[in-house]
Amino acid sequence: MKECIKKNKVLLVLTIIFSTISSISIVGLSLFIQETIDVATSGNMDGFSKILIYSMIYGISIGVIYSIYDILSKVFIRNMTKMIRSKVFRGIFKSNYKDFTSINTADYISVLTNDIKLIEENYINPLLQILQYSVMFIVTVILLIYISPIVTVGLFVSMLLIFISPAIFGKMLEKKQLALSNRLSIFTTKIKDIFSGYDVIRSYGLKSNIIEEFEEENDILADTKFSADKLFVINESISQTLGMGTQFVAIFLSAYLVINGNLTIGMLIAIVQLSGTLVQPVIMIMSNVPKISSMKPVLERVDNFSNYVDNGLVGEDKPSLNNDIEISNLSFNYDEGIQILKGIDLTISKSKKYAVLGKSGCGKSTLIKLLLGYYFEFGGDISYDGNSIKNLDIDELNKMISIIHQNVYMFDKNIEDNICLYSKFSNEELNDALRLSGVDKFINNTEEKLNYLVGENGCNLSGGQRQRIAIARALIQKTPILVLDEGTSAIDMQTAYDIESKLLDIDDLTLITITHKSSGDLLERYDEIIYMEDGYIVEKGSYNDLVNKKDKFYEFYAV
Ligand SMILES: Nc1ncnc2c1ncn2[C@@H]1O[C@H](COP(=O)(O)OP(=O)(O)OP(=O)(O)O)[C@@H](O)[C@H]1O
Repeated sequence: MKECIKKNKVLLVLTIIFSTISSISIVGLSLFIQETIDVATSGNMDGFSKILIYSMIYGISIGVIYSIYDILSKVFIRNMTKMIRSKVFRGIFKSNYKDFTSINTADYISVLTNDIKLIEENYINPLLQILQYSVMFIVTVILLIYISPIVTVGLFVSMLLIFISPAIFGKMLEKKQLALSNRLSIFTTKIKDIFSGYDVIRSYGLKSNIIEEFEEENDILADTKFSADKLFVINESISQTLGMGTQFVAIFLSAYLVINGNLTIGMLIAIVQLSGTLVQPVIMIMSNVPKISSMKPVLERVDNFSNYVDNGLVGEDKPSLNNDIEISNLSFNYDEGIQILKGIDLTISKSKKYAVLGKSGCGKSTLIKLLLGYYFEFGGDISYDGNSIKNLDIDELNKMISIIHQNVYMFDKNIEDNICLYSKFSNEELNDALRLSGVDKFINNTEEKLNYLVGENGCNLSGGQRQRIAIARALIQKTPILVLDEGTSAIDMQTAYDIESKLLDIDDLTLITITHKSSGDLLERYDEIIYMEDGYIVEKGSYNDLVNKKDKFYEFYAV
């Protein structure tokens, strides 16, 4: 936050300057009022004409200055919110895989939308108002002392009461604001979950349950917001009431001094006017201070996202695969959970083909995630060409490995964009990827071909078509390593067979396939079958060797 303010300091200074001028001008109005009334009561027609013209010029000037201040403050708010949002977003994207996935994505959405709105309403706006009203307060005090020091003292004494309210409500407001921010986050999570599960909701007839659940959450959110608003209103009402009391003191004290002949009628009117520009700033400041301090936890949350520090794998060496990936005595568990991988030893040699098989949950995908550097708290080591993964730049490593998952994410763009992903490729490269992945088989069914819009997360495509696009997306990058994590599971047997077969034909590709359904003649073409059970590699070797051995893999595969 401080950094954002620093970067906008010129704009902030300009905003403060115009805010100061407009505050002084507003307070200065009381002098014109005093002069007009004194001129009127003395019957001075000449003076009246002059003051009329000056007042008009003064009024127009105040209007212009206030508009400039208003625009500058809006530009400041725009720059600040844009910068904070950008810092949060970049911070989120700096996260390592483990940290990123440990937070619900709805929380990210909430911080980028709800929390930024809260900051605008309850931090930046009040801060600007405090600056503006502080100037107004100081100028008013100077003028009041100039007109009547006695009334000034009276006003200050009666104003002391106004400070009671924020002292009482400050902490309570802080708690309410945090509760609101948390509730907004929960609400966003809920809605995101509901919309993501739309298919399940429809097919299981859950609409009424979901509406009920939504209404419950909606009620809680509305009540939490109302509860915070209520406290703000109480705080403001108390301050306003006490402020009115102060203005009464100003009127009666000045009236008393007029009767005694110590003040003119013009001065009385000016004091009444000034008591407004004295009390109003105090009330505004007093009601804004709790708003600002109540934002402390929200600002901390935003700062935590913005200033994310990666405590995972932060090596800087550029990875390579000229020889092999060496996995030695690798063990791993998620958080405090049970051991998922138990002393894995494995060598993956450049350009060779590996098929990983094993019962569901035995740790196949976890092994791949560790190879990709997604998690860092593991036992043993993984090295690429002899360099430990702990020394490697993980972003660079990820660029070296393409992975095709069972569930493919599609951007809401056309097929070509989903394959090329922000890069340019030649027609030849694109056609090769289309052919190898089998995308060419279905794009001709539509008029738009590669321009066909896939819809939100590929909803205009079948599961198999999405997977073929994912395969084309991976192949076009020509990364030296390709991981197929059940990446053809939704494709018909023949097409899946053809794709896997074509991948096995690419000589310089290191291929790791996690599979449940590859046929024997495909498995025969892999250099090594890795069979896992309960976090261990229990058998590895060529398909024929393992089948002939008639042991664990054979039993698993025969079933
Ligand atoms: N992020 C996670 N946090 C906690 N536990 C996890 C996480 N991901 C996976 N697991 C657990 O780790 C174990 C191994 O999961 P993994 O996905 O590696 O299995 P798999 O062999 O690939 O299974 P499948 O063939 O069903 O895809 C499972 O018990 C799973 O519940």
